[in-house]
Amino acid sequence: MSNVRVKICGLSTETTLDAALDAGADLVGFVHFAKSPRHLSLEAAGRLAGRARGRAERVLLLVDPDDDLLAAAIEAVDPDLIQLHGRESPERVAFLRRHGGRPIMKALGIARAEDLAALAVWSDVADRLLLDAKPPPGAALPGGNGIAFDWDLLAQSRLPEHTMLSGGLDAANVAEALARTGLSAVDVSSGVEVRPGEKDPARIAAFVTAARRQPAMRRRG
Ligand SMILES: O=C(O)c1ccccc1NCC(=O)[C@H](O)[C@H](O)COP(=O)(O)O
Repeated sequence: MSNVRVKICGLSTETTLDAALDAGADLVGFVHFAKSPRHLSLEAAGRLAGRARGRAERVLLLVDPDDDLLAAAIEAVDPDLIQLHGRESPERVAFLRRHGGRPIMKALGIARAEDLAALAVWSDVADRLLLDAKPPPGAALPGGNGIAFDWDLLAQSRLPEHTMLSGGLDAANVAEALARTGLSAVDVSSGVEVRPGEKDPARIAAFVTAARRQPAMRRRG
């Protein structure tokens, strides 16, 4: 049995949430960011999170939340984990973790080897790290753009435990991504969609199967 952990992000319907849960996803993600095609109101995210309770870790994705939004989001959604996908500083991440009382997964944009230099700082303030491609110039979204970064940047680096790989993954490339990075946790959004915001149950199942087809030996994650 493979030990690869899989997160399906940007779920927005009961049907696709159930597809992720039935496929055995370890984490399911709900996006609360108005500019996103995957945006859910806190009420809708709360309904889906309730449906997933006990079956997977429920992740609420926020972008640069203020204190009031964090409090309202935790109250309405009761997530197991908050994913911060904005420009939050390490100090802000530490503050939100302390005040929210929930574990934090901090998303970091990676484009060059230098971007990995600060990982130790981030791992001191966040419970988990998510490595993603930097958004292209002018992109409307800070994540969920379906773009991969150069996985070989990670091959020689020491990565904190609980580091998850994301950015441009799909059923066709996830095996190679896992092998080249040595990580054992992956996150996908665009790669299991038919169009932005519309997840496909068959692609979700295929992604989970492809990620788990890997041998169990992993470096970390
Ligand atoms: O999905 C969004 O619309 C989104 C909006 C704002 C911030 C982050 C967002 N998504 C993050 C993710 O879905 C993933 O964690 C990651 O970026 C991988 O996405 P993809 O390359 O589409 O698989």
